[in-house]
This record gives sequence, structure tokens and C-alpha cells, in this order.
Amino acid sequence: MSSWPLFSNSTEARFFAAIVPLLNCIRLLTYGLRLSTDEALVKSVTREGKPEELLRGPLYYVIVLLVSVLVFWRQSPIGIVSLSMMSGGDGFADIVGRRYGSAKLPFNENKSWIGSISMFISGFLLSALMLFYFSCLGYFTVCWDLALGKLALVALAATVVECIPVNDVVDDNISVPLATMLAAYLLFGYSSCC
Ligand SMILES: C/C(=C\COP(=O)(O)O)CCC[C@H](C)CCC[C@H](C)CCCC(C)C
Ligand SMILES: Nc1ccn([C@@H]2O[C@H](COP(=O)(O)OP(=O)(O)O)[C@@H](O)[C@H]2O)c(=O)n1
Repeated sequence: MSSWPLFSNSTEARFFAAIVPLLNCIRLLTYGLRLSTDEALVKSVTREGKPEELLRGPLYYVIVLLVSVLVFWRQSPIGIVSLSMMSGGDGFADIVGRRYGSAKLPFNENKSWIGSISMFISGFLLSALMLFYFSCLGYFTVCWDLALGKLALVALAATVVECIPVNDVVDDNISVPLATMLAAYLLFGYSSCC
């Protein structure tokens, strides 16, 4: 996402930016369906070392990246915030929650208070940082007096969705960005950040 400003201002730029996530989709499908083998990839992005794991979290992650590039790109805060909540928020929830998450949530024994709080804080901060980055480069204007409060609500929505026990049905690499996209669209609209 931080490399998006490196692409030209042409209308086709987003399609060039989509090439890398698209190739990774193909790569994950190829190895996840065992059409070929890549032990290093399987070892680096799966928990149990099973190639079929590539077809879940990692594949959803890259599909969300692909959708964010093609549908939202640089002129909408929605894709930027969704990717920030998925990568920064959910990522930190995992890292902090695994290590320090002894106090579990009452409604979800697999998630912890510290994990969810970490998700909210890290997702909010990364989203604000990325909005600042893209606004400094002139892709959109951020009305910070309004945007920070709305961003906190978006981060809260994503955090709540992440911690409810639906992960067995819907992977949080789908539910978190979808919840973020909906909340961001309702609060910001497509291309506004005020
Ligand atoms: C490990 C990943 C997701 C698992 O999430 P979770 O189940 O733990 O919640 C991410 C998988 C990433 C994928 C294998 C490679 C993605 C590459 C990306 C499209 C672009 C990378 C650009 C590079 C840094 C130049
Ligand atoms: N809100 C959260 C999220 C994750 N975690 C911890 O992180 C681990 C992995 O979380 P997860 O099942 O959501 O994994 P990801 O697919 O999101 O990486 C959980 O088993 C918890 O130990 C947490 O404690 N609190």
C-alpha cells in the first residue's frame, strides 16, 4: 500500500499495482491446490505446514489487497483503512494476544482483552498514519477534527467483528476488512475523509 504513490497518475495505474497481488493469488492457489510445491512458502505462511492452509488466511489476505487496489485505490480512504486494520490491527492482535493474552474475552475463549485492545490501537494508529501519508501526497484531504473520531468508530467496528466467535465460519481476513469497508463507507463515503 505504501508503494501505491510510486505508480503513475494514469487511469491504468491501479491495474499495474494489482499485478503483484494477482501473481500472489495465483501462487497461493497453485501451491495450495498442490499443483506444485514450494516448501519455503508453505513453511513461512502456514501454522501447521499444510499447503491447503494457503487457501484460507493467506489467500483471503491477498484477495482483499487485490480488491482494495482495484476498487478503492489511492483516492478513497476505504481501501487504505481496510488494509491497515487487516494487516496492522489484526496482525498486532495476533502477536500481542498470543504472548500476553491470558485474560480471555468472556464470549470468546480464543481471544483476549489485550489482543483486542492491541488491534484497536494499532489499527487506528496505522490507519491514521496511512491517511496522513496519502493526504500529504495530495490524493485526498483529511478533516482531522472529524476524521479521527470517525476512524476510531471504524477501528472499533473492526475490533468487535474480529473478536466475536465467527472465525470458524468466516475467516477474519474476510470479516475484518469487510466490516471496515462498510463502516468506513457509512462514515466517510467513497472518496471523502471528512
Ligand atoms: C501470512 C498472511 C496471511 C495469514 O493471515 P492470518 O491467517 O494469520 O490472519 C499473508 C500472506 C502474504 C502472501 C503470501 C504474500 C503477499 C504479498 C503481497 C501481495 C505483496 C508483497 C509485496 C512485497 C513486499 C514487495
Ligand atoms: N483479539 C485477539 C486476536 C488474537 N489473539 C491471539 O492470537 C491468536 C491467533 O488469532 P487468530 O485466530 O485471530 O489468528 P489470525 O488468523 O487473525 O492471525 C489467537 O489464538 C489468540 O491467542 C488474541 O488473544 N486476541
